[in-house]
Order: sequence, then structure tokens, then C-alpha cells
Amino acid sequence: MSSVLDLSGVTVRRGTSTILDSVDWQVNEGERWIVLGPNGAGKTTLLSIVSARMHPTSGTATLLGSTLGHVDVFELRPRIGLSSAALAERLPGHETVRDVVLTAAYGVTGRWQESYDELDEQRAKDLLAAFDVDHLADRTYGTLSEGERKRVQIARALMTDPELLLLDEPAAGLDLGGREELVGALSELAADPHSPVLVLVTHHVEEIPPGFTHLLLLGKARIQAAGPLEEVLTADNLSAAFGLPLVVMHGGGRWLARAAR
Ligand SMILES: Nc1ncnc2c1ncn2[C@@H]1O[C@H](COP(=O)(O)OP(=O)(O)OP(=O)(O)O)[C@@H](O)[C@H]1O
Repeated sequence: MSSVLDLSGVTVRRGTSTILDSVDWQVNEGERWIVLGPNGAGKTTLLSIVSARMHPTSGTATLLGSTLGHVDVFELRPRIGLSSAALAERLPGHETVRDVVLTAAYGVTGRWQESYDELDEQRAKDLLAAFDVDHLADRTYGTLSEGERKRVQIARALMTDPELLLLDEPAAGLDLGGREELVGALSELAADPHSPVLVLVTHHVEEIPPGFTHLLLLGKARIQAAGPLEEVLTADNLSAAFGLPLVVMHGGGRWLARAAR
């Protein structure tokens, strides 16, 4: 099994703060990972490293076989799909939903003079259908609900047929119905053997879609535990990462956590 991500001793420092401290993490083909941790643990920073948008201060990060610092990141980035709130803010509200997905083929936001072939058009259509937003293809992106936007963002992140898909808090800001629809769509994505390797960042165990296989639990800047989901997602590990006594429940493929009393 080949390694998709291989982080060794990855440390990120800013001024006197250590934001990531000696992170060792290996992700292999076929795996679906959750990265879970409290606010400020370093999850977004970790995603910046594994999306080739930040270099570690020390340690080595090898992404899809290429080590940061020894590779042209502009060649690496199209192989890694990323969906995050920061990227979503750059999507023009007046663009049609179809073009929001299509323009990812050129790594741009906003259609201009690029020409797209029929295969691109078909792929954008198929991705919108896979996330149940194909009926919105002619609408402008700015008119969509938050839940619809999230699904369009993930379709866009898949447009380049990436080998690795990174999702930073995809359910943030969704109501219960929107969250459940998204969890269902991500569960289907996880079950599809043609899907890329998936890494989903969240604060909430309730947002873990069925079918995800592994968990990296991040405490303050450090890995609390990492490995197969059912082994790692224990009350002890979660309590240590979040700094309060918690109980964890599991049923029907879903997870629930609450304060221990
Ligand atoms: N450029 C920077 N300079 C100093 N501190 C930073 C910088 N960037 C991030 N931090 C700090 O690093 C810590 C980790 O930030 P990061 O955004 O990675 O955490 P996170 O786990 O994604 O948090 P959240 O769940 O709240 O989004 C935070 O305390 C943040 O304030």
C-alpha cells in the first residue's frame, strides 16, 4: 500500500508559539480520515501543510510522493482537492453554479476566456448530480442556501479528479437538515472505491460520516491519538484532547459525545 501523506516531526512555529509540535502522520491509499480537535488545536494549520499551502518550520511533509521544499507546489496542488471557508469566500456570487464547478479545471474562480471541452462540461454535470445540486446548475452561486453552497464547493474540489480530497469543516454553519444531507453525501463519497483519499476536519463527532475509517485526534498542537476510528475514538482520548470529561456513544454508524456527569 503506497503512502499518500507522510508527515514526520512536522513542527510549525510562529513567533514564540508552537502551532504544530512534532506531528507524525501517515495516510494510505483507500483510507478516509477524520481530523478532530478543539478550537485552536492546529487543524487548519495541518490542512495548510497537507494541501501544499504552507511549509513546516521543521520536519518533513511528503504529499503524494513529493516532499515539500523539493517540489513545485503549483504542480502538486491540482492533485489535491481542497474545500474550506477561506476558499469559498473567493467564489463570485454572480457566477452560475455550473461555472463555479467548471472553473476549478483551470484552478480559477470566475469564468473568463478559458475554453472547456465536452469532458469538462460532463464532469461538472456529473459532480453536481452526485451532490444532488444539478437542478441548480443555472442559478447564480450567491442565491444558494448555505447547505447547497457546501455541496457545490465539494463538487468543485473534486473537479480536477484529485488523488486526495481535504474538507475543512464542511458542515460548519449548517442546520440539522443541511448537516444530515451533507453527512449522507459524504458517506456515499466514502463508500465509493473510485473516490480519492479523504481527510475531513471537524470539531464535532456528530459530523463523522459513516464509512470513514481513521481518526487523527489533535490536542493543543500535538497528536493525542491516531489510527483506526473505532480504536481511537474513546472517551479517554476525546476527554484528553478537549480537556474535559466526556462520554462517547456509537450506533448506526454515527457518533455522539457529551460531558460526563
Ligand atoms: N500566523 C500565526 N501567527 C500566530 N499564531 C497563529 C498563526 N496562525 C495560527 N495561529 C494560532 O495557531 C493556533 C492553531 O490555529 P489553527 O487555525 O490551525 O487551529 P484550528 O484547530 O483550525 O482552530 P479552529 O478549530 O478554531 O478553526 C491558534 O491558537 C491560532 O491562533
